[in-house]
Amino acid sequence: MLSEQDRMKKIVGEEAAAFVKDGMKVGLGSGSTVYWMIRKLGELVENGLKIEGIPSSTQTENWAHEFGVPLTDFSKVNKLDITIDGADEVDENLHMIKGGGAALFREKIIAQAAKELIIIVDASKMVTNLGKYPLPVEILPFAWERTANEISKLGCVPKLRKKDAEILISDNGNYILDCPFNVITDPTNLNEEIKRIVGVVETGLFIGMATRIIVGDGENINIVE
Ligand SMILES: O=C[C@H](O)[C@H](O)[C@H](O)COP(=O)(O)O
Repeated sequence: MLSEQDRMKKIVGEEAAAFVKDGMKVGLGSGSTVYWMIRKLGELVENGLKIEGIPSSTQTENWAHEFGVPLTDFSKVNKLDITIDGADEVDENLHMIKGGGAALFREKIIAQAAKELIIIVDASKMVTNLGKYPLPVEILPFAWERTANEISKLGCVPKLRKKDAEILISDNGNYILDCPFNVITDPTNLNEEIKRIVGVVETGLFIGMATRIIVGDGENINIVE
């Protein structure tokens, strides 16, 4: 029996899979909502849909193998037709915070490579201002304390992400800082300021990238464009 939130994730995940058409190259995002989308794509592939995906995390790669979604990579493909991904927060301008699952760097690459970026969320993630969710920032392990200190000057106390008491290492061999800004009034500027700091690999702010948000809200699905 699925919880109400998981039921919503399943509904929006399956809805998004319907945007994937024969012959498409598909960016596969990461996270528990994307899981349902990949599962559905697996069913569609079994019924004859011909697609190739590029995964944004080892977890997603494993799910693609599990559900039979064929994969490719950027040595063979330069442009993606569509990328489908989850998010941690989405504001009214469709700017987003992502990276709750530490996959933000590869997610940003498949987002930028895609003609269309569809985001699947439940209604609780739609916000007026970004920032309640601590902003994930991927940084190099070298001098991470200094990098964290530089980010703190922008108005937060960064926390090094850990998993089971060990420092979490991203799929790219880097660290993740969770940066609680509380309210981000100018996400475009904040993104640029953080990216100027040497040691920062990428931020979880996705500015002006999403083209369509599929929002699950109770019995309804709303599409925001
Ligand atoms: O790094 C992880 C990603 O940005 C996820 O897409 C995001 O955290 C949303 O994940 P979920 O669907 O599990 O809430």
